[in-house]
Amino acid sequence: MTSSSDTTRRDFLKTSVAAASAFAAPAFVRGQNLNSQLQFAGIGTDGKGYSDIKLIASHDKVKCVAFCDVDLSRTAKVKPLAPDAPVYQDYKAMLDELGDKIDAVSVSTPDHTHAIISIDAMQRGKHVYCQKPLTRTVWEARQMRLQAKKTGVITRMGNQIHSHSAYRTGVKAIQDGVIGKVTAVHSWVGTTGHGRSGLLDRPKVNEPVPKTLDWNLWISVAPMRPYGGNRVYHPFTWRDWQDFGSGAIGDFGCHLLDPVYTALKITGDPISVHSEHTGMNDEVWPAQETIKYIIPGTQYTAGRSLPITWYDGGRRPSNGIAKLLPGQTLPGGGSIFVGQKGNMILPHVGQPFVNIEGVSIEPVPSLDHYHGWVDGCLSGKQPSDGFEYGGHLTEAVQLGNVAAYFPGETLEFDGKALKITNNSEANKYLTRDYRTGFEIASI
Ligand SMILES: NC(=O)C1=CN([C@@H]2O[C@H](COP(=O)(O)OP(=O)(O)OC[C@H]3O[C@@H](n4cnc5c(N)ncnc54)[C@H](OP(=O)(O)O)[C@@H]3O)[C@@H](O)[C@H]2O)C=CC1
Ligand SMILES: O=C1CO[C@H](CO)[C@@H](O)[C@@H]1O
Repeated sequence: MTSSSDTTRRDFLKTSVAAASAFAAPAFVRGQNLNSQLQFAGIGTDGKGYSDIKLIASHDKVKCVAFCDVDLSRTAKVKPLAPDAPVYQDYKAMLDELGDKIDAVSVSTPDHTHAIISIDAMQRGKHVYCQKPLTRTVWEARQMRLQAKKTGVITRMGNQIHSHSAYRTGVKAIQDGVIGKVTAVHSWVGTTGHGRSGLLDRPKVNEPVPKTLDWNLWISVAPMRPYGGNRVYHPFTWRDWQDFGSGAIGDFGCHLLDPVYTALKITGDPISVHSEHTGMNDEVWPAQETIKYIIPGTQYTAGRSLPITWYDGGRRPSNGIAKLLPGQTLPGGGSIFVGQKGNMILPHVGQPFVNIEGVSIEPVPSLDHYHGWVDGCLSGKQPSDGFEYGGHLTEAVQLGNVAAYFPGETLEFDGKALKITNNSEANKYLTRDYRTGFEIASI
């Protein structure tokens, strides 16, 4: 039920957002006028969607007003959170029908659908919490941050460990100068680019689409292909496939590189990117890769540019780079910040340590990532990792995937022009061809 004062407030917000769109007003226009309740709809209700919705809904000022999932069999878990809330298969139908009853949405769907859903929601003035990586392509990441700026809605990328004690502690230590200025960063994860579906190519035999699933909506912006079968593409295994997911760096880059971008306050576009890997075809991502970025330097780096090296699929930096003290070991995933005074090792969601005798780091407490976004929607205060930040980080991550198509080549990137300047063929991988009816309009 919406009270008349709510209606007035929402009408006012509609006008405010329209005005914000027209004049590119700052990001607090909508949020500062909200009353004490946030009417929220969750898009993507199982897998990560379930925990996103549950944790957002645990804020006492959130009311779940609707749920949406392309597979109705996967809505069972969220229903008890709001038994009377309607359930939709098509997010567009939900936004059309419920209109101003929705203030904010979460988008916890496979990567290829993040941009189309989030941009539509932002254009309608909804605050958006969207999972990592923010988008499947570099161009989409740029559109997301431009749209967030234009509409002034409150956004957050779904990388909850941005608010975790371990990463916050690592960020503070770097900014406090514990290892001096940073000369290089090495980040790695054990995850491989494919292997979740057990396939390297499309299956020859296709099972029928389950009755509860709208396969046309699941495919969304990507070229249509047959359903395949359970766990060929859906659910979860889409990560392997170039049309839908983003491989190992797409899956973990926005996690592991988050404290790197945050600590060093990186806001510039990568200058170049170079990938070397174990091979790929037209369908799935490489099993193991090493991606070398050159990023513009900041106040926390020693040089005017900074090399960042990414490793996945079992690759990791050498002991010569790590220079660990006796008794220290490299974690399964994490980052080494190489500094002028020594190295800081930041395990993936583990407390950082340094290889400087006698130096230890005081932990910083965690914050509630989900409630932080809700509080931002209610107060108008944009959290630190909105789409401006997440868009930059995701552009870098997905640029690594562009480089995978040209192994051994250094691609030079002009961020302002959104263009690779020394390989014209590579530019086509910055974006994709959108299926008719699922286009995303450029801002
Ligand atoms: N921050 C973190 O720690 C984590 C983040 N993630 C991120 O969360 C997102 C979802 O991943 P995951 O949960 O594993 O994926 P799933 O394949 O399990 O999809 C999540 C849910 O979204 C539904 N869905 C798919 N497409 C649509 C659509 N167009 N509209 C509405 N619902 C849809 C799925 O239905 P169906 O079953 O039919 O596909 C499923 O219920 C990804 O971006 C992933 O990177 C994932 C895990 C952890
Ligand atoms: O943190 C995470 C845990 O693993 C998942 C599956 O690889 C990731 O998608 C996710 O981001």
